Amino acid sequence: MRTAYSVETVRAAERELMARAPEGALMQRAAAGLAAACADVLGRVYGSRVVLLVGSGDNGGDALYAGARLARRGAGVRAVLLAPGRAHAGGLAALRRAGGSVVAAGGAEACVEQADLVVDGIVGIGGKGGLREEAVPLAEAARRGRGVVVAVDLPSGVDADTGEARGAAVRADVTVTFGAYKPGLLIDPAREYAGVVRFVDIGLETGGARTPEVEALQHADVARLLPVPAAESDKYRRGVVGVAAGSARYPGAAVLAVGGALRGGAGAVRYVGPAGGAVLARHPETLVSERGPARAGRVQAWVVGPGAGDDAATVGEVLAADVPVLIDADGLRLAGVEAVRARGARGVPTLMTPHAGEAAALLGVEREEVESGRLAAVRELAGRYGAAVLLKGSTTLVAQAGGGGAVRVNPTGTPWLATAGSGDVLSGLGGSLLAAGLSAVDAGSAAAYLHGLAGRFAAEGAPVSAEDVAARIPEAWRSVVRG
Ligand SMILES: NC(=O)C1=CN([C@@H]2O[C@H](COP(=O)(O)OP(=O)(O)OC[C@H]3O[C@@H](n4cnc5c(N)ncnc54)[C@H](OP(=O)(O)O)[C@@H]3O)[C@@H](O)[C@H]2O)[C@@H](O)CC1
Ligand SMILES: [K+]
Repeated sequence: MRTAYSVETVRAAERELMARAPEGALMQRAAAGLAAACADVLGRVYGSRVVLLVGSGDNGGDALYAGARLARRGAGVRAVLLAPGRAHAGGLAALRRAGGSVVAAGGAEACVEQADLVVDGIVGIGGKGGLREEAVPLAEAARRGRGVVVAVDLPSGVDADTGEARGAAVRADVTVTFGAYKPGLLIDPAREYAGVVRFVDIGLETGGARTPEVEALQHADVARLLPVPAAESDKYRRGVVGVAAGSARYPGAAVLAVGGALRGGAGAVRYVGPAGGAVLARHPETLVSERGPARAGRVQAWVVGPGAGDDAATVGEVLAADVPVLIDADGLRLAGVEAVRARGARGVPTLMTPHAGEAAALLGVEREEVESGRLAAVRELAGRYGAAVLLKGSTTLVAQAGGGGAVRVNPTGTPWLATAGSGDVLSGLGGSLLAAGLSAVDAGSAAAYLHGLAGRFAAEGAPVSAEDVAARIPEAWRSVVRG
């Protein structure tokens, strides 16, 4: 599990460690790790041109000490001080002793553009808001320039805690982060600014009683969650997932949701709805029922909503059932807050799976607001509905019912997954995992992980269809289980 902690938690852990460690030790550990990462990126340090963008805080201090280390190895290092009177004094002295120099911020763009390496030490976890005016031309020069951009701790201008990037921010190729991941390094839009994230251990203790703000499952975590059929399992013991989806107008949504469900580990898939013919033609193993959800026969979980149009009665019937339910697409619009909350009060899990537009409609805000503040939006929805919520996107988030605790972020997504019907496949897959007995958060995050991986396998740099993604789920599953 990869965990990310809020700035407040990182600061608390930092204070604890500082009380025990020798003065300045943490910054030296950070600078050593940063310099090593920069050397890796450069390949050859001797003779390289390095420019440091240095702000007023310790983030700039890290950059200056790392710059001193590179200068001692023969790099030509120049520091651009954005707040000349307030740059880290010890770091600046170390850089000068090592032969580095200082250039004025005004007119430093050309120097930034020509550097082999630009180190962004403008601001770190002490930052508020986007880049300030004086830093913007330098960030732009770094982006235009020929060199690699390495951000110190996080790209300057993004919000460490929320993943928001409301103003201008540095676009890094690599971010070297210290002590703990910050949520902004894992959640879009900020994550996109971070590039490849490298972690440097400085001895910070974040485990124990400290709750991560965000956590990302890795292969081994997902492998532990996936159901394994026992020798005596029959199809009913492995769980039956019901899919109430599709309409005369949108039969395809039903076909795709059933396709996802068939590959999610449930023993059987029961389909109810007007698209039975289309479902059977594509997936003859489906148990198709002519009756509504309440009379279709036993299931261990329901998926409701993909392509459902305005069929509120079916959604109502499914929500009344005392088994886990995954609500997607049209179902989200048709499921009343009270009906969903009542399920929570009865102790039955519900997982809602909106994309940003659907989440915005449910929250009564603009889509952009959800997209720019994804963490807050997913927590808010999970709080309002008392249900687990999976917010789809390039960094899919899963919040537990109520919205508290650590939010899961999915690390396997690919932009190619933003294709018609891909969400229907995900809903079927998630429902199948619910039927197999996973909790709502585990089913949602394992489904997102497998779906993202399947999308990557299917895409390999080219566009994919939702069917392609569904077809590669078994390969994703094998890859996870085999590690
Ligand atoms: N955690 C750890 O264990 C360790 C942490 N370490 C390092 O320390 C970093 C945190 O250092 P920090 O606390 O000095 O804050 P930091 O981010 O440098 O900026 C502070 C100053 O910037 C300013 N400012 C604010 N917003 C701004 C903006 N948008 N654009 C421009 N400037 C802005 C604001 O000053 P103001 O001008 O508002 O008075 C504020 O005082 C951390 O990220 C890591 O790199 C490591 O050394 C090892 C151990
Ligand atoms: K930075």
